[in-house]
Amino acid sequence: MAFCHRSQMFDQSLGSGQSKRCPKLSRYKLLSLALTILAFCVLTLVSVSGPQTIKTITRISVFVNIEGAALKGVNTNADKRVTTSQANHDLQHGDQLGSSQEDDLQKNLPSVIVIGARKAGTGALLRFINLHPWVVTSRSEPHYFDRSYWQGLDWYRSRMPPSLPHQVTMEKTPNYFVDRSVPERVHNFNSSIKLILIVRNPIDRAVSDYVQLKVDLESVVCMYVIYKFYKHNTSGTYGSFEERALDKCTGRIIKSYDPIKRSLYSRHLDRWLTYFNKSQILILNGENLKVKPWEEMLKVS
Ligand SMILES: Nc1ncnc2c1ncn2[C@@H]1O[C@H](COP(=O)(O)OS(=O)(=O)O)[C@@H](OP(=O)(O)O)[C@H]1O
Repeated sequence: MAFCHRSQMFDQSLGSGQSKRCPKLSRYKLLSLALTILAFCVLTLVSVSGPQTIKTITRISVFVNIEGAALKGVNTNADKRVTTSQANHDLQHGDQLGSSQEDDLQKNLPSVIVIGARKAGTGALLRFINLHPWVVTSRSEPHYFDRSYWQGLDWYRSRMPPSLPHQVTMEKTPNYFVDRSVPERVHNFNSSIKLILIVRNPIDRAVSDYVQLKVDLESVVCMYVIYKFYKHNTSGTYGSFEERALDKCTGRIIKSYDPIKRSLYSRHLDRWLTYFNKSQILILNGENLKVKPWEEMLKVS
């Protein structure tokens, strides 16, 4: 009201004398007109391009919010990357291709594998790599060389996303890094394959691994028996990291405890190096991937 009154006085002071209407109402009208025009434009856009427009808008928002940091500072055409990332994503679904391209689609065995390390940022790494239009990545960890080797290569291929002839297929299974039988199997599969290993501070990695194990064991009801088996401490929980990782009597680190064992990078890497040349294994920095992802991505390219 005070606003209306002051505005009317303002009109009168200008000498208009005509304006008896409250300008606040006019603003409302203007605002509603603007909203109507905006709604009309959006509806027109959607009706012209169909549901794809909504999908695209959503993807761009998701990209900007979640993955945008990855492209910060990269000296390439960021807009193009957004578009190609969407195209790549669509390609994996096979819902964006023309019929001629669909004919070219096929599932290929990977020529690059992210072998680990577990809890070192492998998930983020694969998502960043997947933004590249020439790369397709498996959506889940196939665990072929460690758990499903007996299933054979056709099974492995079936776990891969469809790709076009120029695209590189990649998968990640962090457990490969620590499984003793995997390096030889991978070598038999493809001796010139490219491997990516991402590592982080081994203590941080071990703690992250411990937290994952603890959550898994404590949250899954059917694991109750295993949980009981693992339960050594009197507090009735999985126990603290120190309780799990340090010998109670000697205070020494228990190297056989999985989260510790998986952080003994050199031990596992040595096994890989008996089968592969150093130049075939790209080692990335998980800490840096978090703060300057573009630097690690440039190493991949
Ligand atoms: N962008 C980016 N760069 C580097 N690291 C990141 C990134 N985003 C997430 N994280 C951290 O990665 C940890 C999970 O690692 P993984 O994805 O390898 O886990 S898993 O092995 O697939 O379960 C996990 O570590 P903790 O938080 O210490 O558990 C995540 O925080």
